[in-house]
Amino acid sequence: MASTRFNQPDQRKVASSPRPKGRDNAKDTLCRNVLIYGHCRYEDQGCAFNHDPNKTLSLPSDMSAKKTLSVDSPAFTPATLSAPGKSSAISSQAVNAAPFTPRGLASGTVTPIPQAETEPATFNPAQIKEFTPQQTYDISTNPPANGTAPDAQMPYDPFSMSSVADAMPSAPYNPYLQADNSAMPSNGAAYYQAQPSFAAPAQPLQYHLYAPIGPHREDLTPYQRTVHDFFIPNSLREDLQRKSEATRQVMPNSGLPRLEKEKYHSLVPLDTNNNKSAAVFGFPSWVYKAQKEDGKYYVLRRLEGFRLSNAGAIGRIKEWKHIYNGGVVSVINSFTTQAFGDSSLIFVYNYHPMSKTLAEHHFSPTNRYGHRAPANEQVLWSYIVQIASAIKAVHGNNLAVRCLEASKVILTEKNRVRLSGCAVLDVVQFEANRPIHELQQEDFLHFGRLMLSIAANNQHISINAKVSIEQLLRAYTPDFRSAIVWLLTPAHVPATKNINDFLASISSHLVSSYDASLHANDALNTVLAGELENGRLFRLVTKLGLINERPEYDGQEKWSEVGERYILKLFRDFLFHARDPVTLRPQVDLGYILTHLNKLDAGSKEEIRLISRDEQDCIIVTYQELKKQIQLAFAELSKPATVVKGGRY
Ligand SMILES: Nc1ncnc2c1ncn2[C@@H]1O[C@H](COP(=O)(O)OP(=O)(O)OP(=O)(O)O)[C@@H](O)[C@H]1O
Repeated sequence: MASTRFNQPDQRKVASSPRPKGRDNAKDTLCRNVLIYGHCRYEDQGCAFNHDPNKTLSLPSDMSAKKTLSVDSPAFTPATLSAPGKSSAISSQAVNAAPFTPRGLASGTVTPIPQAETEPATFNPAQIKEFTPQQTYDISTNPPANGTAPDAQMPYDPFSMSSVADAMPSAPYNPYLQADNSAMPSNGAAYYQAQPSFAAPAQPLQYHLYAPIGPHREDLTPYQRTVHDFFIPNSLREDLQRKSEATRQVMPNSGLPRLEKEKYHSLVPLDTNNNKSAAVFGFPSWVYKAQKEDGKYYVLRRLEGFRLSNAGAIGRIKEWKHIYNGGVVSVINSFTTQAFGDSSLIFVYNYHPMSKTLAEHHFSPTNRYGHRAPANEQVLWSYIVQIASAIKAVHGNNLAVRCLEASKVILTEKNRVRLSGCAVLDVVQFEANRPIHELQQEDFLHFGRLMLSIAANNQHISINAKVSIEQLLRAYTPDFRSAIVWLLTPAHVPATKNINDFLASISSHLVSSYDASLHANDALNTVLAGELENGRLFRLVTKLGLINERPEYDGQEKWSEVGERYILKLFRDFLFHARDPVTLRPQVDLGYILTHLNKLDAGSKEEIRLISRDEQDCIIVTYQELKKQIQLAFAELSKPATVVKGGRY
């Protein structure tokens, strides 16, 4: 079995010793390292200076040359502290020792140690550094004294944290310090100043990991983590897929026209019943999903048999276009058309796939006795908050909703309601020209009746003296009852009711509703973060798929199997064709595949062993090298075609 090792360069360089520059008497000059530290680490590595202090220094006889710096050492008694007139214990020869200039350092960057000319040197060991050749720093033997890293360019390997952790600066990277260098810790100042650009993070972000972002359930033990944790929850996925399917649904033989002038086509009816009542708008209405030529989907509400007598009526749409609220289905446009074989008025709205009206949701029988359980009060509060917010937006624009009916409020997601059918009555009843404040006061009444009908589980509820609201709502809290009573009680003219007063009175429910929506947002963000990782791995698998098993490329018969691409073929087998070592069954563990793909995407320096199918080749390679090969092979595939004789490559 042939074993190959990819990219195993030994990064370490052999430590070199300082060389005296142009000094013939180097051998007679005591090495400054010996003088300061008592020994020189480069003595056996070619340091040309003298390492025997007895040769040059008149040291006391009991002082060993190997003895390290101590307070008793006369060599290290600061001269400034010595009594005037007393001579230094260090010989003048030692003071004149040649200064060490590290090889390779630019002269401008080194502070030269001043040579003593006439006066005895003021010797301060703290000012003099031991000579250290560049790029030979050994972290194990030379721990950084001031918390600085020896080599700021040292690559960071997220998969070998233990070995690299030691090499990281003792002051950890703090992203909050990026903007403000003045906040840097003083002990690490030298290290940070040495960085070419502090704007760049000190270490690569670990993009390859599934970061557990978002709210977590603490009651799950580790073994309960499943493959599903990596993907979008089934219920949400199904919901989104159904919506996507509904959006793309077409009805080839529906017989519905194409609105050439307005550029709408592929109409699909959304009405679930054929009994068209004119109760709400005064005209039978139909709802269709349609696609515009811009590729987007809209809803067309058609009022059958409507004749526009006042051209200004459609102009009311303009004001509705300004309403931008989460509780209102946006009004896009309005026009008349003869395309349906009659004179129809069309309103265009945003399309919310798979919606249901509140009437469909709350008043269609569900159990086998034809009954439906009464609505939960929390759900009703959620509706109240959303509809009140929508009304505030509408009233704030000097408009009125006018059609707050259970069949004209749609549920677009769980407990998420929007007012549909806005603007219709403004156009249809344009000539009635009713005062806006009157219509707004009616909105409160319609709102109250809508909530009461859902709470009492009766779509056609009528309020009469015989049955009080208190009785109807006895299953609900006093808070809820008083909110409904407030909405249903007409204001005594000239006093008027105001949506802001209503919102103030339900403030505690606004807060709960807001909190619930924050939680929902957090949950969706968590899902989104997971999908981000999946998208990344999908791109990687796509590249592998494009390279592996490609029969021919660029005139090469087995392009995908020769050269460096051979290891990609072996990696594909390692990833997808692995077998359980005991049972020899195929390894179908998604966790295994995700782990290796993530390491590959991160370009980890961890090594893996790839074995060919015939077991004749065994290659030890890092994920980093594999990643490089994928990038190279993919770049080769993506290069522009070159035209050759008789064909095109
Ligand atoms: N903007 C919209 N996006 C998606 N679907 C919508 C939209 N507006 C209405 N719908 C859907 O269209 C269908 C028909 O709506 P419509 O308002 O006609 O209700 P309806 O129950 O048929 O009322 P009516 O009896 O008054 O016609 C409903 O299922 C509703 O959910």
